[in-house]
Amino acid sequence: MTTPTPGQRFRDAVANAKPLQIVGTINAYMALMAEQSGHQALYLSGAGVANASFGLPDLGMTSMNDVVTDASRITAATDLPLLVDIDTGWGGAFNIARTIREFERAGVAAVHMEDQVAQKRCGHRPNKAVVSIEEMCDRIKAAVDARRDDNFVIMARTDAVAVEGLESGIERAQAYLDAGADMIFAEALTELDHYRQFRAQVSAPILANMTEFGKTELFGKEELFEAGADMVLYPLSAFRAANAAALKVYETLKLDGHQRSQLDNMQTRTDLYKFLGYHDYEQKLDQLFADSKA
Ligand SMILES: C[C@](O)(C(=O)O)[C@H](CC(=O)O)C(=O)O
Ligand SMILES: [Mg+2]
Repeated sequence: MTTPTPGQRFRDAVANAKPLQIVGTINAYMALMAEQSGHQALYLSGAGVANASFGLPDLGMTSMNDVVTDASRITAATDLPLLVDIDTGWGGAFNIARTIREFERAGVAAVHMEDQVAQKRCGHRPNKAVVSIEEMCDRIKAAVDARRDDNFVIMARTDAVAVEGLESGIERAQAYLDAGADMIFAEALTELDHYRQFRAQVSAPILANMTEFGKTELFGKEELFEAGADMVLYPLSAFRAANAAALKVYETLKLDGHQRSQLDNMQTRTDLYKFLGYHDYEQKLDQLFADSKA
């Protein structure tokens, strides 16, 4: 039996979980924690790479190489299928083809590419602009044509609902599927019923983005599944929580001159090591060099 490719594993996870929760992991260590908490699929956020790795806003300032580097660190640390945010694909047809090959080579399972203009914005901010349906379909064709594994997932994200309305978003989703996309990311919907309408008119798996402090209410996974979402994304939830905890530590150190009040909010050394399998590594080292010590 051949081992399933990352893309196949992502497709299987979507088919088996009802719905599949896809959790954001800003780095390899977070991926280990998510995996060992029982999650079945991981996400690398474009905003996350910009914010966490570069201290930049999510405004299309990071490059393909920046994101593929962070993605490959995660795929090296875990076997879970990884969905990666490739923004607008970083250029024209040949750039997009290169993007797909690089992410496939990095062991990524799925990518989502959006229909915003190259000067993109966060999906939940005002003043977004989208390219024409035709231009987005060309992006998708270039991506699909470039993949080596037919199971590598090309997910089309439409930002059009916030710009042109629900009907346009659904029409675009249909066109993107006709152009070869495998799944649809319906961005920044404001009503649960909008997922129902996507579901009724779009015959492919649909992703709902439960990013916090955005345009979409934080619906539960059951109600989203009932409304027709096959995947639920939590792109930056753990990152936001970790940031708030870290800020508290910096402020406390400055104010109190010690961190004792913050210990309860910290992961212990024991827990840190647990997710790393630290002791297994240590034992291996002891075994390897037992002879030289004797
Ligand atoms: C999903 C997203 O594209 C991301 O980069 O994580 C963002 C999330 C966010 O900014 O909250 C988006 O929805 O545009
Ligand atoms: Mg993004």
